Amino acid sequence: MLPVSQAEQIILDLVQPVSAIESLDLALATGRILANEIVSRLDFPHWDNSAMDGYAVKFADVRSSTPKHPITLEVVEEIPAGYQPQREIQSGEAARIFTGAIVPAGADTIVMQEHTQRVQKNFVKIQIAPTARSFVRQRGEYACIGDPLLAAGTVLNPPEIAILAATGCSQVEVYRRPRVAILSTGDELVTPHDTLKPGQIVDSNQYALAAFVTQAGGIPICMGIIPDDRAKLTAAMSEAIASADFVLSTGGVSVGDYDYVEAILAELGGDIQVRAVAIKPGKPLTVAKFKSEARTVVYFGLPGNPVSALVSCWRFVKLAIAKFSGLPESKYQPTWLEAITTQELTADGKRETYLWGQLELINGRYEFSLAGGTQSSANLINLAGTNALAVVPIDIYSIEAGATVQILVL
Ligand SMILES: Nc1nc2c(c(=O)[nH]1)N[C@H]1C(S)=C(S)[C@@H](COP(=O)(O)OP(=O)(O)OC[C@H]3O[C@@H](n4cnc5c(N)ncnc54)[C@H](O)[C@@H]3O)O[C@H]1N2
Ligand code: MOO
Ligand SMILES: [Mg+2]
Repeated sequence: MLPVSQAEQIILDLVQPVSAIESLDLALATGRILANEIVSRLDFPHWDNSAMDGYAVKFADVRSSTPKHPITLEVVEEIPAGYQPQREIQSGEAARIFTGAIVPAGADTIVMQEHTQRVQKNFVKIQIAPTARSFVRQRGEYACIGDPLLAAGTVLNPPEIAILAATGCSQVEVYRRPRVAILSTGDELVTPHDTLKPGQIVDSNQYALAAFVTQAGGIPICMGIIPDDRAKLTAAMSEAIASADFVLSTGGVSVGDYDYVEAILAELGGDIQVRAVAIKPGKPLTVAKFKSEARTVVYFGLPGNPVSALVSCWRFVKLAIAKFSGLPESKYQPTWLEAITTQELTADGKRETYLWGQLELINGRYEFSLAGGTQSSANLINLAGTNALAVVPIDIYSIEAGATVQILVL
């Protein structure tokens, strides 16, 4: 059995980042990964503009204003947002201005409306002296033409989408997403639409893995249930390998008489790199590489137990998908943190043990609470609400309540 860290390294080494790019409408690009660096096409802000509703003035005119001795200026123009000022402000003059509007030539300072009093129709009293250049958002203050804004490999979340829109990128080049074939192996499996006959169970893995792949940024290709029939399984595995970047199959990787996956992978020419990992749950993980001139496919033969399959996805497949997708190394590495465990955590000491539960930030410190009920790899019911896995290292049998534990954040 390979140590978990070694299996992780082998898996990451099998994956090459994708180079294929697709061009997308910006409105459809949320969550996608930028393929090229974006540099600013404009100065931000694009004009000197006002940060307040008020008056544009020359600072020198109003520097001595006080409530007792306000300075009175003539209002010579009104400048709403989106309007090109027509006049240059002269000494003794002001322009009425609104937030976002261009600061007129000649003015260098904005006085907020609350510090003024309008008198007659065309005059304003400045009652409190502003500081020089106050409330002027200067052209190029945030970014200038040619400044790098977003690096290749950036995930496009709302802030990045806003930046792309602001700089006029209505089409954006992103890496194509990995295609991930999912197949469930087992004679006992039926779909959720079927009524269970004796011995049958619902193929929950197909749904769980499709949800996982979507969340990880891949495109799930659900290939359904394949019976424990060697010829049928060979055909399905071979079709999956031909049509995807990754294949996730569940079941058939242990030592049972109907566990055919490893043998078929070898028969199909796969280079089997992982056969078993010292992880609980998830020990019989089988990973193979299929490499042709055109492409590389990484095949994950995941254990059939529902929790084992998901833990293998969270611990290994997630990183592989993230690396393929074009994320930089700092972003595809797992997120670890330390937390206080609220209950005792136990393990058999033989394998690195991943216990599922909930991570919460309570009074400024992270606390991990074990899911209620049995920590059994068949018990998918108590997985609900899981957002973290606590790790008990090999040779450790117990971590007492109140102690610090290493947490994998999901
Ligand atoms: N003699 C041994 N037996 C087992 C060992 C071992 O070391 N020696 N390892 C156990 C461990 S650990 C695991 S994990 C499982 C892995 O089993 P397989 O990957 O071969 O999977 P199956 O035998 O096909 O099924 C196991 C279990 O999972 C259920 N299952 C399968 N597919 C699905 C699905 N799509 N949706 C929901 N549930 C599924 C299946 O009914 C079985 O109960 O092997 C142990 N055995
Ligand atoms: O590795 Mo198995 O996944 O312990 O149940
Ligand atoms: Mg089996």
